[in-house]
Amino acid sequence: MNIEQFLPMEFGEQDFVNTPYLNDLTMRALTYIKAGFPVNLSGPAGTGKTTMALYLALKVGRPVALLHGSDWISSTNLVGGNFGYKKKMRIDNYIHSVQEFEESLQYQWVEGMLGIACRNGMTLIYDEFTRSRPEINNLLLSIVEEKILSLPGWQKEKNYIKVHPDFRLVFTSNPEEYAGVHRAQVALIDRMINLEMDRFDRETEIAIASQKSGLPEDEAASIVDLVRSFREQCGFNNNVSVRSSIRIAQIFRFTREDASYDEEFFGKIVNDVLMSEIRYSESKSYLKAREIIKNLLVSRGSKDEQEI
Ligand SMILES: Nc1ncnc2c1ncn2[C@@H]1O[C@H](COP(=O)(O)OP(=O)(O)OP(=O)(O)O)[C@@H](O)[C@H]1O
Repeated sequence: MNIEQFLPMEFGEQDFVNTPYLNDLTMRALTYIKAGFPVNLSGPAGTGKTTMALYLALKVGRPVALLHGSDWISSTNLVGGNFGYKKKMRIDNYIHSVQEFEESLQYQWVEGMLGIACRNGMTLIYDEFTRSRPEINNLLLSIVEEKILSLPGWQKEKNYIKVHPDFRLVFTSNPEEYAGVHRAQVALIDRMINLEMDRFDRETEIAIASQKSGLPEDEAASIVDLVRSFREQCGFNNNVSVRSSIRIAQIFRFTREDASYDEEFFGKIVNDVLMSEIRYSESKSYLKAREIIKNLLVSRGSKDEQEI
């Protein structure tokens, strides 16, 4: 793998909705990154961590490498390893009665993403880094502290790479209680600046739902308000994020050209999308959630009647 294989990032300014809430976060994060500190964007699912990380990398302006945390990631994936080998054989038959063989085996060193990013001063986005095993993430400690990436002992030239001064790290992570998320080691957490991302403010959620669905902001606003009321009224731990607003807005945009579309059908869309996000532990939360949706749709219907 070499730097040419890293496509120029398919993410542009137009993909990022910016509002005062997000602009404030961006300014702080960029300040820390440019000062040379790794930043960790942490928070629940659907709070815009990955999108923010992509935008920060875009603003830094260096080539970008995107790595997704996972249990299967090994130090070989990150640093590199020997994959395959070159075999050379020379047969010397100068004297026909004598055959001399010479065979050499040369391993092929293939550098991993972390090695390439460190050597070329790239911005490495390590998305959901706590889904990788903590012992693998220990590789990052010397990069952040001593600015060197240790190589395996058998790597012939040298046993470390000097980290390029423009190399930058942007992490994202979900809360530890999420399935498949490991507790990050304190030594690494201690070397990064953590920015907590929580649910968006109303203005931002409307702007994102509008941009992702193509609906005008006023129509997106009525959907976002319904989702936000549901999220707040549920009261129990729910996973209803901006994704629910985006989905309902996108489906609404898609179906409203269809003659058979009516308010009742919209209610079913809302119910299907919101109830699929409910991580209920017992049935009473589920029933409570259904009741809340029903009441929200009734009040939405009566509001529409008033507006007519
Ligand atoms: N600033 C933004 N501009 C445009 N779209 C955004 C923005 N922030 C988030 N989104 C959209 O909201 C959705 C969730 O965002 P994102 O995937 O970045 O959240 P996340 O916190 O990384 O979620 P997860 O933890 O589940 O990976 C995506 O569809 C994303 O495109």
